[in-house]
Amino acid sequence: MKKFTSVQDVPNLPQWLQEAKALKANPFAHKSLGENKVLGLVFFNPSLRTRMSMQRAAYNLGMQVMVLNVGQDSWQLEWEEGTVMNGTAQEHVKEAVPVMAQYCDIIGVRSFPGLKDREADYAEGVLNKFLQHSPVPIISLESATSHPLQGFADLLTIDENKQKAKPRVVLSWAPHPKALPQAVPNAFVEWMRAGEVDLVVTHPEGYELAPQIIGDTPVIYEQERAFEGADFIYAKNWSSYREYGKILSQSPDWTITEAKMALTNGARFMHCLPIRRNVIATDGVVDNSLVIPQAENRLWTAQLVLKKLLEETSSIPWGPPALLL
Ligand SMILES: NCCC[C@H](NC(=O)CCC(=O)O)C(=O)O
Ligand SMILES: NC(=O)OP(=O)(O)O
Repeated sequence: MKKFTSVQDVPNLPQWLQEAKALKANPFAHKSLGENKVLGLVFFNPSLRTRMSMQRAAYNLGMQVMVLNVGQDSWQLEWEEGTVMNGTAQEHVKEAVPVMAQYCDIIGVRSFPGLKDREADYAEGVLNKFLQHSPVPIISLESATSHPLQGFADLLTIDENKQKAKPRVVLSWAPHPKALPQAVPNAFVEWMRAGEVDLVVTHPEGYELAPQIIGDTPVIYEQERAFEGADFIYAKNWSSYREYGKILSQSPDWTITEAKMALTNGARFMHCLPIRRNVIATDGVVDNSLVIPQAENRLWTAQLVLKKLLEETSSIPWGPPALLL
């Protein structure tokens, strides 16, 4: 494995779930694996969990970490080829990424979509430029269209908390005041489809996810009917894919309440966080949920991803690539 940008980068998902649990039981078992290795974390957008869980995961493996908040701590980047750079961007990605790769053994990058141009966002321009220009492995810390570290942690959380071999998992759209990406629901659907769950998606008309993501997953447009028999309710807001980036509804009718949770099979509530209380879900729902153990699992899944990439690269002697000539 030379990158982690999708569930498709995982060769054996059941084995990875077991290995993540093993790290959770014994976090410092591989303390020397990351010795003299550096993880670079590049953020174009805010983060709490991804930033801190990746850092802690790296420390547990003996790595050092450098964090760069692009646009605050560094220069604005230019992405286009052949641009006359007389505007706001001071540095081209063609220099910036290879330079970072000289200082880092693995690079993580977070870049949200613009939500203006569907084709551009789904072409994953930023993530692909990092992949194209980096000689070291790249980890997606949430890209324009996916959040694989979140999907992995969500699947682990369901695996640990399920009461039956194939639980019924419902992804429910919920209201939000801002237009949000489809990255988290896309990743959730992808990881659930790769795992052993019975997945159903519920949302208002117009919020259909991309056809290549949803595949043959059942969609039920009546939220309360979708909740019947559910073992897990996973709430998330996203903006429209069809009317790209638009907010089509802010109806509080879709807020997850204790009354709606009572329609389920004693379902556990999940959300990736950050969550807007009493908009996405009521206080009573959030207070009796899996959101904290779910966030904890961001650490163990991140640690496994780093471990896999370190094992892949451990045969290469340390040194900035340019000095290895
Ligand atoms: N990394 C997890 C979610 C990140 C992002 N949420 C947000 O931007 C929430 C912002 C707000 O609540 O205003 C999203 O939905 O993709
Ligand atoms: N769930 C998640 O990715 O959280 P952050 O945006 O805080 O990293």
